[in-house]
Amino acid sequence: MRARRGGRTVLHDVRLAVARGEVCGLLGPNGAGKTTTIAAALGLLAPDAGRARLFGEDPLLAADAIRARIGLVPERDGLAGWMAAADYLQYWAVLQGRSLGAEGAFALLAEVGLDTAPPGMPVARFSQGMRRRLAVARALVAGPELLILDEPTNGLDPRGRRQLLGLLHHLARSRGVGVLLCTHLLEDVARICDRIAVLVEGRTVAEGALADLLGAADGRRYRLRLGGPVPEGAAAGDGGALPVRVLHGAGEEALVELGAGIAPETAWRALLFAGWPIREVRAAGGGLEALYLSLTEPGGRRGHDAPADSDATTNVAVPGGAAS
Ligand SMILES: Nc1ncnc2c1ncn2[C@@H]1O[C@H](COP(=O)(O)OP(=O)(O)OP(=O)(O)O)[C@@H](O)[C@H]1O
Repeated sequence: MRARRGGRTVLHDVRLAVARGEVCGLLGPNGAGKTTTIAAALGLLAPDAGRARLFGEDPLLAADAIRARIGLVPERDGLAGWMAAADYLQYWAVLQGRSLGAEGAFALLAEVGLDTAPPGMPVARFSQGMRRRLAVARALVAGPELLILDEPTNGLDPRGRRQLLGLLHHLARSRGVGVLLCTHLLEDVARICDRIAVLVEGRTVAEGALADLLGAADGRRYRLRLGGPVPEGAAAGDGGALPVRVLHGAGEEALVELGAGIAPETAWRALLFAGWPIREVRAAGGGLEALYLSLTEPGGRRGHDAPADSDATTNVAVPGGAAS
């Protein structure tokens, strides 16, 4: 979909799919359009072109029905600090036009690991980790099919983060709920996401199974430096008839992944034949951080950034006479 905010287009081409039972990470630099994407998915913003589909419906036309099937965990939790957790969940259920009962509230608290907290303790005395779990429990009150979480592990210590991520993964698998995790924390993504979508300046530059996108683990991902722009039609994710999948192409650099069973030399010859002005081929290092940096910094210039742990690259010879 495409959408405008403040008089300018902020979502140009966003593609994102979350299936039941899977955890999908929505990644991208500040201002990339993650929050706007979610607003459009919830029917809070009308796209100018294309459309969002949730559960097969248009959120603009069926906003109430769709929101009833979604549990949202915003970055700022807005919990009622003066209430005990079980009372708060029941109160929240009433606001949603539902009835939860004390038993239902305790069952939810147990599901998110808050059943050991003293029953009458006001939420204001909860730790950050406990608050986040309660916010997840609140999102579960309506029995959602999709959970959307905005930076849920911000401010948590390593153990709290680990526990919350474990909970989200468990909810996806045990309840079959789809989980959309908006985050900047690649470690979190690597730990629990099945799929990722990376947004850059309002465009999805990569979307797919994490394992596929990290194909470099078996030496299949390469960074190409070109003597001109990436040829037309070689859009991200669509290599067409080429022997590679173009993960990212911008300016004079492209990140490609070899097709199954294709030898690198064969791929480079085919690309040269297709008019790609290849100057240099480098084996891209593995790891999510390397992938993220490649996708979000098109020119590959990192200024004075610290090097990514797994971003080692190796020069590879371009086949006979190609690197002119
Ligand atoms: N209400 C608004 N009016 C004008 N511009 C807006 C509005 N909301 C968002 N934008 C702009 O839209 C772009 C995308 O913003 P958005 O908040 O969706 O990004 P984000 O990826 O969620 O960023 P962050 O990671 O910093 O939260 C930004 O350039 C932002 O300045």
